[in-house]
Amino acid sequence: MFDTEFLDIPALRGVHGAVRLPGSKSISNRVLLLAALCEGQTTVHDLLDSDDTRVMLDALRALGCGVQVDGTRAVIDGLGGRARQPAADLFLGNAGTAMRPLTAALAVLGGDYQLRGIPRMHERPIGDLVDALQALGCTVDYLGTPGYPPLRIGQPQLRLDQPIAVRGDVSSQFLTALLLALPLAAGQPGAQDIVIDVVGELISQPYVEITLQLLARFGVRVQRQGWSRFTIPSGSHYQSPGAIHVEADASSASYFIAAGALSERAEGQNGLQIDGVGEDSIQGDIRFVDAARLMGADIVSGPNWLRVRRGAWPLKAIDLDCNHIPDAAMTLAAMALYADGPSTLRNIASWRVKETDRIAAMATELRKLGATVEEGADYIRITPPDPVTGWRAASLHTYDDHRMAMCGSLAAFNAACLPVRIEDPRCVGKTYPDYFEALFAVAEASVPVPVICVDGPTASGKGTLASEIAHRLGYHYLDSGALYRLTGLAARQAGLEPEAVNEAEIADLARALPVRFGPGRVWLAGAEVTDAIRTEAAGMDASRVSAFPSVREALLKLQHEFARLPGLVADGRDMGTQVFPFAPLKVFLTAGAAQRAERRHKQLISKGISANIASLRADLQARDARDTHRAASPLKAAQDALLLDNSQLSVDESVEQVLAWWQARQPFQASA
Ligand SMILES: Nc1ncnc2c1ncn2[C@@H]1O[C@H](COP(=O)(O)OP(=O)(O)O)[C@@H](O)[C@H]1O
Ligand SMILES: Nc1ccn([C@H]2C[C@H](O)[C@@H](COP(=O)(O)OP(=O)(O)O)O2)c(=O)n1
Repeated sequence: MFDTEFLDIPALRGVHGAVRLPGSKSISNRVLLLAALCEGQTTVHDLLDSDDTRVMLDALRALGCGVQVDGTRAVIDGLGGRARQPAADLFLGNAGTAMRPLTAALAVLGGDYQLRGIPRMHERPIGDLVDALQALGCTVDYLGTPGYPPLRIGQPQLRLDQPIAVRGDVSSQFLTALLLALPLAAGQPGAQDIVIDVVGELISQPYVEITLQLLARFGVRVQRQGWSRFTIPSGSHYQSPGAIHVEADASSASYFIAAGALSERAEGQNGLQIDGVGEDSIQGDIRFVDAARLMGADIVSGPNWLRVRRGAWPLKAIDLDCNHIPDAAMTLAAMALYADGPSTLRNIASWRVKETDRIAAMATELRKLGATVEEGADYIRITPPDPVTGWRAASLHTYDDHRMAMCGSLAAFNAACLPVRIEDPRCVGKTYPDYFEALFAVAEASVPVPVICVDGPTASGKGTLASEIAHRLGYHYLDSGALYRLTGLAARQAGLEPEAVNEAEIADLARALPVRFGPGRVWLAGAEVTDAIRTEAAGMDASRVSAFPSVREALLKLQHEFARLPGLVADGRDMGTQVFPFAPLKVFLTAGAAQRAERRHKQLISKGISANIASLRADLQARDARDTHRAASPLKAAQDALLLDNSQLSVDESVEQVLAWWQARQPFQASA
């Protein structure tokens, strides 16, 4: 997951290959609650691992439920219709799929519970659900603003003989919450059938359909008359199905369906394969497939998979009632940027009460990209920018809304080849923590992947600076010196002195270096050598093998392979001069020999390696001399490099300076 302040996505040409989607949020949280309420143990497979599911799992633990999670598999010991903890204070983040059903379930069970969330959660209405619960005898009080969380729940005196009325035109989650909670009462001795009447037109019906299907899996068969009356038969009670699989998230699929439809068609490529969900999904958002087809996407489907590629181009503008796909419809708004005229998405009032006011947010951000946008209480109309001259490089605000971030990434497919900046990319953690990683794994850039080069002499702080810049930008990091150190070590292990007579054999070793990198660690032929390559002797060997032209040539391809989306920071001696000559930013880092010897001394001592400053200084000057005067790619500043002497600068000051240089070269307009 990217937890950077922002993530810059270079312009993308297309996506190809295959992507496997994470589990559905809506199904995951419903299944978790049902598994907690039922009798018996349930093993949940392919569970989504995200902020919203973590919040639900924590709440279930707080209620005394046995919960064991191992990656995407969870084993839940059901409470058998009783709360084991009669009192609890539950923090539910911004997860509507936890707040609403837990409120209803706990209100029906009774106890002393407080339910809270982040500030935005306290702005998301819950009054219609609370009204319905109070009317049937539950004790639910507002702890802050009436109509909104936080809430306090007490003991109920249930009256279930009259039909229960609940509004269906603000959020279908209120009805879902009652449908999940009331079977707990239907099983009590003497209970009658429980009837729920929906007041107003029910929005987002497909989500209610998911609820009904999952209730059936847990042994409760609700009868429905149209979408206005639901009856829970007396005697209903929850029974674990034993094991249950969560489908991949159809809403998450929408971003990849869109990306497939936006991809340039290339010879020999057969579009993007999306695994985990197919057109026969029980999730309502799968109907996004139809909407994407209307816009021109070429989509085929099989059991649990979809395959997408560009069909009509430009995409066809649409005028669509999106009530049935409220979440995925946001993706249509992003696709509308590539249409042949204005597109109108209607009946989307629910967008206004989601993670943010999504109509307002979408209008503001799409305008930044160059679109003309009209918004109404329940619709949005998007006129795309001119495909070549109308686009602007924008820094997109994401409002702590995962879908704003994922939709924003689709702006990178613009034909103007402009990058897009996604602010606070971490917000995708709500439903799809690895979204950007998944996108980058299948995406191809339409411009060279950006590279920042940091070259300079030993102990000038290149590694420290380059890895921190990489961390701050979410870029990959190449420590090219490590490759020479690894080559030197591989040569020693093969019994080869780093001498000119062995150059050809050492170059062969370098060409097929069996190396693997992990965060802060490195392996050679399966053995960890993280510390072994850091000794001064290994540095000296590296310096010697690095003077051989055929070794340098052999390592070139490996170094180029590090330039992957979304970008790279590379440190070494010849990053700017030889390896990445077209890099948009090159920094030549220096510091006085005294400072460098002192820094290296401290660094070695802190690792428990004994060292002597005077000999370190002599060594590093000898290494400088060799690296600078060798014939092959000597250490020198590229002509277009910016010089940074950090003798008197702290690490932070150096980092801020380089980031400022980088930012000054970006085309993004300041965020509103
Ligand atoms: N600007 C700086 N000020 C003070 N110490 C620094 C600075 N930059 C790096 N260092 C320290 O110097 C040591 C050597 O830095 P390193 O990044 O390993 O250098 P290089 O990769 O150039 O050999 C590290 O312990 C690091 O913390
Ligand atoms: N791009 C590079 C990187 C390192 N080298 C050589 C020269 C250096 O003395 C050795 C070791 O590099 P490394 O960056 O690990 O060395 P320091 O950490 O700066 O001491 O490799 C090179 O020739 N070209």
